[in-house]
Amino acid sequence: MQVIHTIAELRRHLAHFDAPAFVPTMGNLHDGHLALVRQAKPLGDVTVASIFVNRLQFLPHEDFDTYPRTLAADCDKLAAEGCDVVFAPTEQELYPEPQGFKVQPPAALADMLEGHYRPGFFTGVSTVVMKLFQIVFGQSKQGGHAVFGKKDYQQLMVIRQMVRQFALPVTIHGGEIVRAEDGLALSSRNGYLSPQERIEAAQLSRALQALAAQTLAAGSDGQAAEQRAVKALAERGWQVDYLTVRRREDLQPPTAADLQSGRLVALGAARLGRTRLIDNWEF
Ligand SMILES: Nc1ncnc2c1ncn2[C@@H]1O[C@H](COP(=O)(O)OP(=O)(O)OP(=O)(O)O)[C@@H](O)[C@H]1O
Ligand SMILES: CC(C)(CO)[C@@H](O)C(=O)[O-]
Ligand code: BAL
Repeated sequence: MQVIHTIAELRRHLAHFDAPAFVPTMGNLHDGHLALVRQAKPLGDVTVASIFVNRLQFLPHEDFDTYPRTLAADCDKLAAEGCDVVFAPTEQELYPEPQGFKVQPPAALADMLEGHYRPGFFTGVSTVVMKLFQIVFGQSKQGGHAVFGKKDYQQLMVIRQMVRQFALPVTIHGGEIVRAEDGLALSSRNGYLSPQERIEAAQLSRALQALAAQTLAAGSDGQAAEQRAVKALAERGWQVDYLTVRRREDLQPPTAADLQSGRLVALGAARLGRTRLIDNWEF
């Protein structure tokens, strides 16, 4: 496995391949990331993972400075999965000058849910992903494939729409959420939880499953079910940003007809102590 830190070297290396399969990450890798790498491997003729903590997608009060950076351990895990190339640029390499040009996703998709609570988040994500795609796929003859986890459900939708609207030569694949035995979605930020919080953290996925079940129950009032779900988590000590049921296709609130036809997703974000967790449940 090659570990590459510069754009020029990555481009030289990838010039020998036709169709990269790419998994972008912020590092501190767990089994959720490794499942994406396993999914990517058969899609292309070279498997590339990137590790870059992208300052552009963090608000000033968020955890950019303390985000875990564990490059050596990450490379061991990627090598064991048979990843071919790790691209781990420095900030100076990826942003040698202030990134004045940015990719602005449509407000209708990016200003709600995560974008409401993390303003600018999807602009930061779209900008870095566009840049990484230029670097990874820029010299490939056939374009390629990229895999994103469904845990970041709205992010996956934003990236799919970006690729469609800019006609990027990349096929986007969604990876299923990998969970711990108690249902907690694996996440780098789970490492911030105290032992007691780690036990409580499984309640987020349970709340989403309960919300899904109540939404489907005959005669249910969706808004009342959401309010009950928020209240129940708040009473356990969580600070809830949102727990809500949306249509999978556009993340808009479902109509009565949508409730009949299905294809819904319950999405949630909530803070336990200083740790903000997100999760979702398709139903
Ligand atoms: N449990 C999981 N199952 C499947 N994919 C995941 C999981 N956790 C993260 N991913 C995906 O891995 C990719 C890289 O995500 P990232 O490096 O931010 O990891 P993370 O664990 O989500 O970190 P954070 O805790 O900072 O949100 C994203 O596409 C993300 O959706
Ligand atoms: C896609 C991504 C690597 C962009 O920084 C990040 O948002 C993530 O890890 O999900
Ligand atoms: N997992 C998405 C990246 C972030 O939360 O910043």
